[in-house]
Amino acid sequence: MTASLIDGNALAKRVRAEVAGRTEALRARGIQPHLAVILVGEDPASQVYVKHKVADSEQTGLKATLERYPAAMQEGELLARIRALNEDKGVHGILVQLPLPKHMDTHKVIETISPAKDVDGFHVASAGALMVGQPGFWPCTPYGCLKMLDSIGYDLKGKHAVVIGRSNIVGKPMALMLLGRDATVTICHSRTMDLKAMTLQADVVVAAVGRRNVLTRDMVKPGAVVIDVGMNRNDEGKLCGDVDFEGVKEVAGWITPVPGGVGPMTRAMLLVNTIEAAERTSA
Ligand SMILES: Nc1nc(=O)c2c([nH]1)NC[C@@H]1CN(c3ccc(C(=O)N[C@@H](CCC(=O)O)C(=O)O)cc3)C=[N+]21
Repeated sequence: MTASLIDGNALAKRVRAEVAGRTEALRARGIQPHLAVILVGEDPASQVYVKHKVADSEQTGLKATLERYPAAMQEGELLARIRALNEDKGVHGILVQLPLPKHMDTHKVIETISPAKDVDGFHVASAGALMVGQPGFWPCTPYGCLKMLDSIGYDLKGKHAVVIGRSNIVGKPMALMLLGRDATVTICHSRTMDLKAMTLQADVVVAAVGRRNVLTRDMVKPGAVVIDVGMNRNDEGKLCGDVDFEGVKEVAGWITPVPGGVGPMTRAMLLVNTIEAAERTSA
């Protein structure tokens, strides 16, 4: 058996088209949705990512402004800039690209962003809202994974979902979103005793560890849905996920590729959160 591919690029394109429609409707009412992106320092990967985010935004009619600051910027200056953006009625979403330079307290920076503009969904208030099922902003990566499951019409109710990884931006929120859909959820991590025993029972596996070959074909139940959140480089320097794609695709029912899977969906969900933020200010 060979798994069907869940094409993140194709789905992201559909999501962007939907966002473009909502943007147009807001613009017709005189509101220009606006995302402010802050990049501190010269990390080459971050430079590429933020350029993508700005280009995606402009493609869907959202305004995006990129603010670049030197790595030596003082934390106080950054906090002041965020507070000014919080007050700016013309700005609907604020994204501070991570990682920040080491001399900055990431937690403090994120907590300074107004929860109403926290389109990354990283603020404690956003995490709390997700936990208790209140309106807020969901982190873009797990939100994108959920969209990918929806795109194949997958009904999570009563299914066993195994999340590998317990980070605050992917594993934990992913588990809560799956639970919100009535899945039975197991969270596995580096201290899990017998990962294979867990994944073999899974109807859905989300791999979000940040290490190659965390999930191999012998660990997957035939027909399972496999979502690969990993972003790693292989020995040839090629982008690869956490899943041994070539092996796992022989047993899984559905699988997401890397690249072209969760990555493009993460970017698309940032646009969804931004248009949502703009709509909420005018509801
Ligand atoms: N405040 C903040 N929010 C973030 O969402 C955030 C961040 N900081 N810091 C860095 C990480 C990383 N991240 C990616 C999103 C999409 C792709 C993506 O679209 N990847 C393409 C491939 C890109 C390539 O070829 O390198 C793909 O998987 O097909 C990659 C990486 C968001 N991040």
